[in-house]
Amino acid sequence: MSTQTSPLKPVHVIGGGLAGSEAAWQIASAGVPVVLHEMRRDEPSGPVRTEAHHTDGLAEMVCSNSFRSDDWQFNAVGLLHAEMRRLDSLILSAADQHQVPAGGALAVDRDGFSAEVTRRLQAHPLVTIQREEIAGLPPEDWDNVVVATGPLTSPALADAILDLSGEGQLSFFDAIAPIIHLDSIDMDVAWRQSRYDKEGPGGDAAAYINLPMNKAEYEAFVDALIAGPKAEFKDWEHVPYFDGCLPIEVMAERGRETLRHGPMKPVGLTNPRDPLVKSYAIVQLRQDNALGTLWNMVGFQTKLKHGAQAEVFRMIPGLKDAQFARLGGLHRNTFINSPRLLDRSLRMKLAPRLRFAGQMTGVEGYVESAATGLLAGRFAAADRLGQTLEAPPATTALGALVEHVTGGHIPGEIEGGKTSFQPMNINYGLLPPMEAPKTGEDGVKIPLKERGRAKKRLMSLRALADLDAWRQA
Ligand SMILES: Cc1cc2nc3c(=O)[nH]c(=O)nc-3n(C[C@H](O)[C@H](O)[C@H](O)COP(=O)(O)OP(=O)(O)OC[C@H]3O[C@@H](n4cnc5c(N)ncnc54)[C@H](O)[C@@H]3O)c2cc1C
Repeated sequence: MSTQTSPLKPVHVIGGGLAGSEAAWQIASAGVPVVLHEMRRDEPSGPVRTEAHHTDGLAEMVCSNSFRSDDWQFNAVGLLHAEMRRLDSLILSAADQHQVPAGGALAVDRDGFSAEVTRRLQAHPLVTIQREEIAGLPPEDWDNVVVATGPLTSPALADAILDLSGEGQLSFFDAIAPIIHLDSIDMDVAWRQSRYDKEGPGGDAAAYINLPMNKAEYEAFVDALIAGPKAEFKDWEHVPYFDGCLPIEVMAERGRETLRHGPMKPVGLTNPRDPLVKSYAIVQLRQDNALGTLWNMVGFQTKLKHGAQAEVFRMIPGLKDAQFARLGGLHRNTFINSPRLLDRSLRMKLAPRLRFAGQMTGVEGYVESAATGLLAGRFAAADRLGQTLEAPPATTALGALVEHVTGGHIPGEIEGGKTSFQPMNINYGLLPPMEAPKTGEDGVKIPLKERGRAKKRLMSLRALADLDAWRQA
């Protein structure tokens, strides 16, 4: 059967990357015809590509060849792999088939992997692949569309979505501050307080976590920031910095006092353990998700290399053992303000015929992009078949991603008028927390330092059980 002979109208998927390929597969697997529109193609005048893609293969991995940890028990991305395998993921199946040795990680032969995804989609009788750019909003008679055009969405489509959404920015030079797991912050050093004890809309006057520094600590920190290795940008990433969104190390280079008068200003805050001594500088962390498990470093957008970030930021009192849910970065990106724009089935509230998937929704990473593609594909197919499909529960990694992009993040504005919503990799901080177990399944006491690991395993077991229940409902 081809899409032309099916009695059902096709769903249109725009973008044949990690998310779009998975979405198309899920739609076709549900018995619904799908047209996949991918702009990368070879023309007589030369190849058409994005700034980062080198081939016309579907699901091309633009940088690393790794889908990260495959450990479902103790690693959130490994858990996401396990959930996706249970839902017949094309991306995971092709990855498993083209795996290369990489310890506990799922790494692949990128060409073999992309060729496999392309072949499987081309061979599916319900899939039609059209090599063309959709250079604006899709035609009105496309009533069920998945937009999965990724961080390098072509400008014509990005502009059209921008107009439709009425949001201030869509494609921009993205400055990202690191995010830290609450349970890795030393609360014997830190304290909760809002500047001048100012109450927020919810009446909370202690909304921030504060980390104090004395003069010597501040001076050493500024030295380390300036000396730390910085990531280089590709040519196409040379975009001017936003005012009020400068990388922290660029601020430090502008003068040794700049940070003390900027994001690290100590005014309006009193350390309850030492109320008579004024801190020389204070780092503030702001709650990042509704569960309160993740906290972002306010004003700490950075282009320090990842290894250097962990080292330098752990110099901050209270962060000696900090675990980062994500590190900071600066790169060109395209994503929508999903918490405001999307409903729980990833549909645009203003234009419900459009669904979003992949990095555009504000998830980050190959696996997370494919995961939202998997869900968007299932939602789109269910719609076409006249069925209702709820998102998986938030206790699953898949559900937690939907929760993060459509509601879990605490909305707020950061300096420069940008929304504080930032792309996020999957991590256990996005799932509702559980108590760390004190004894194992065998009844034996678990040593204190191993309880965090045991908790992750419990959360993974809960996730897979809840996913199975959702699948069978
Ligand atoms: C430079 C760079 C490096 C990255 N490196 C990594 C990494 O190492 N590991 C990792 O996990 N994540 C990485 N990411 C982040 C992200 O995971 C990947 O970009 C991932 O591919 C996103 O999946 P996606 O499906 O949303 O977008 P993509 O995989 O980029 O797919 C989008 C597709 O849409 C097509 N398209 C765009 N506009 C149109 C249009 N108007 N009409 C038709 N087709 C269109 C594109 O050609 C592309 O094929 C990187 C991102 C960038 C920008």
